[in-house]
Amino acid sequence: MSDALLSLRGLNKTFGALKATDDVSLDVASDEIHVIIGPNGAGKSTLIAQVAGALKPDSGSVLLSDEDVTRLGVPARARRGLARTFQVSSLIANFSALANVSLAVQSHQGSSFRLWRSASRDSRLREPAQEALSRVGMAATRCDIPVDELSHGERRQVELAVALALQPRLMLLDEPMAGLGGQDCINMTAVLKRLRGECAILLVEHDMDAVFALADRISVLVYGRVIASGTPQEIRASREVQEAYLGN
Ligand SMILES: Nc1ncnc2c1ncn2[C@@H]1O[C@H](COP(=O)(O)OP(=O)(O)OP(=O)(O)O)[C@@H](O)[C@H]1O
Repeated sequence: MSDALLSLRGLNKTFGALKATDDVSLDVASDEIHVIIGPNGAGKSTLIAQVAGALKPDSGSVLLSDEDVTRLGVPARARRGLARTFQVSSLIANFSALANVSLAVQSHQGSSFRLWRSASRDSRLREPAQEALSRVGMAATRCDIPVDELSHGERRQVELAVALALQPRLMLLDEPMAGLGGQDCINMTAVLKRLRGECAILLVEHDMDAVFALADRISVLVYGRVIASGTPQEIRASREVQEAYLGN
C-alpha cells in the first residue's frame, strides 16, 4: 500500500512523432494540492486527460488508491471520486448556476432522469447545490441567473461548484485562473486554499502567484517529461527549472 491517492507510473503518450507524455511518474497525496507547471505545449492538458480517463496512455499506469484504473473510462473514474474542470467552460449556458450545480448533485446521487427538468426545484438537489456554490464564494443573489449572463470569474466559480457537488476525492483543475482578472484570481486562489485538505487537488496553472500561493508540491513538465518535482521552495531553487521555465 502507498500513501498516495493518485499514482502515475511511467505514463507515455505520443501523437504521431510527438512525445506529449514521456515516462511521467508522480504521486498526489489525499490532502495535497499538487500543481503542474510548464511552458505552452509541454503536455500538461494531455497528462490531465490521461488522469481523468479521457485519453488512454500508450503505456504506463494510473492508480487511484492503489487500484489500477488505467483502462477505465471517465464515468468509472468519476464514480471512484475523480472530478475535473476544463480550460473551456463545460456549463449549460442557458441554465442558472443553481441548475447547473443541481444537475451535478443529481448525477452524483444517481437520481432518476425524470427529475432532470426540475433539478433546481428539488430540495434534495438544491440544498447541496447551494452549499457547493456558497463554498466557492458565489453570491446568493447570482445563483438564479443563467450562466451565460454571469461574469467569467463567476462562471469559473460555478464550474468549481459543479466539481465539488460530486464530492470528489481528487479534483483535476485545468487552468482555473485562465482569463481571470487580478481580483478574481485572488478570490479563486482563496477559495482553492480553503479546499486544501478536504480533497486532493491536481492543478495545471500558468499564474505563478497562484501556483506558489497554493502548491504543497509542484511538478515541472517540459517536452512531456517531469524535469523536477518538489516543494515550492525546492522548485524555486532548482537551476534546471530556472533555465527551462521559470527563468523565462
Ligand atoms: N489530440 C492531439 N493530437 C495531436 N497532437 C496533440 C493532441 N493533443 C495535444 N497535442 C499536442 O501535444 C502537445 C502537448 O499539448 P498539451 O495541450 O497537453 O500542452 P499544454 O502543456 O497543456 O499546453 P498549454 O499550456 O498551451 O495548454 C502539443 O504539442 C499539442 O499540439
